[in-house]
Amino acid sequence: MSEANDRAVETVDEDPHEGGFRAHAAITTDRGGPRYGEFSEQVRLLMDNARYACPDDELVDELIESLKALNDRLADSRIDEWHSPAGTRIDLPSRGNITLPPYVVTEVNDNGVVAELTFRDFHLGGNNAAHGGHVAVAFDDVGGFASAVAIQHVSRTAYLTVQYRSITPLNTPLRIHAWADRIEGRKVFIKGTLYDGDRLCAEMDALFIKLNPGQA
Ligand SMILES: CCCCCCCC/C=C\CCCCCCCC(=O)SCCNC(=O)CCNC(=O)[C@H](O)C(C)(C)COP(=O)(O)OP(=O)(O)OC[C@H]1O[C@@H](n2cnc3c(N)ncnc32)[C@H](O)[C@@H]1OP(=O)(O)O
Repeated sequence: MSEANDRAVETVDEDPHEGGFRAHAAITTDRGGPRYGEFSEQVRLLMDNARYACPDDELVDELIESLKALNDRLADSRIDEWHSPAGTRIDLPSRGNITLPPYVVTEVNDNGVVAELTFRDFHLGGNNAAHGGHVAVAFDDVGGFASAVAIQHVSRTAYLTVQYRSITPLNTPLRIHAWADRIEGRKVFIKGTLYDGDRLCAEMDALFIKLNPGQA
């Protein structure tokens, strides 16, 4: 962890907090203000550009100074995970969490969660295809979402298997679908698919476990 990142992480504890997760995910639309989505998009663009950039020495020197200044300013506004906009802003792609591939939920119902998801330049695996790990990240999040919808509670991933059926393209709106196949006690068996149009890119088979009160 960098020096800057060691700073300004304070725990805000006015909320009852049981275990590692809270019983209910926070849902907000105002944290970070009306332009937080634009801010997130700029961060994503930074990651996209960094992935493909080949800066010369002079530009690297300049970028390091700019990024240091930027990181110092950002570090001053850090807060604990439960109160940050990232992960709770349901009005933004992937709830404002820039570490996830951006997705926009289009359906939440008895058939699970459907979203339009786009892997960006940042998610490059090789030869213009998405990295398999990022595909798994997408399934984990949308799968966790589907589990939360099915049991109305927080769960953790016990296992998650991905079958990579065909290349997952970058910068292409894809359809991701996750649903509860069956529930046995605390066990929520989640299945999922990722399509580029009619073409199946990947499938998920996962188990999420409903957390007990106080469980991390
Ligand atoms: C309309 C707008 C609404 C907006 C709302 C927005 C809501 C959005 C909501 C949410 C979205 C967020 C989504 C995020 C998702 C991300 C989730 C993650 O990535 S989690 C991090 C990765 N996972 C870990 O780090 C877990 C590490 N492992 C553990 O902590 C434990 O092993 C755990 C909790 C998984 C299970 O431990 P135990 O002690 O609680 O339970 P035991 O007794 O071991 O297992 C319970 C049952 O499950 C089986 N089980 C457990 N693990 C298994 C495994 N790996 N394979 C097969 N069976 C397993 C066991 O055999 C047992 O089965 P038997 O009840 O006996 O039948």
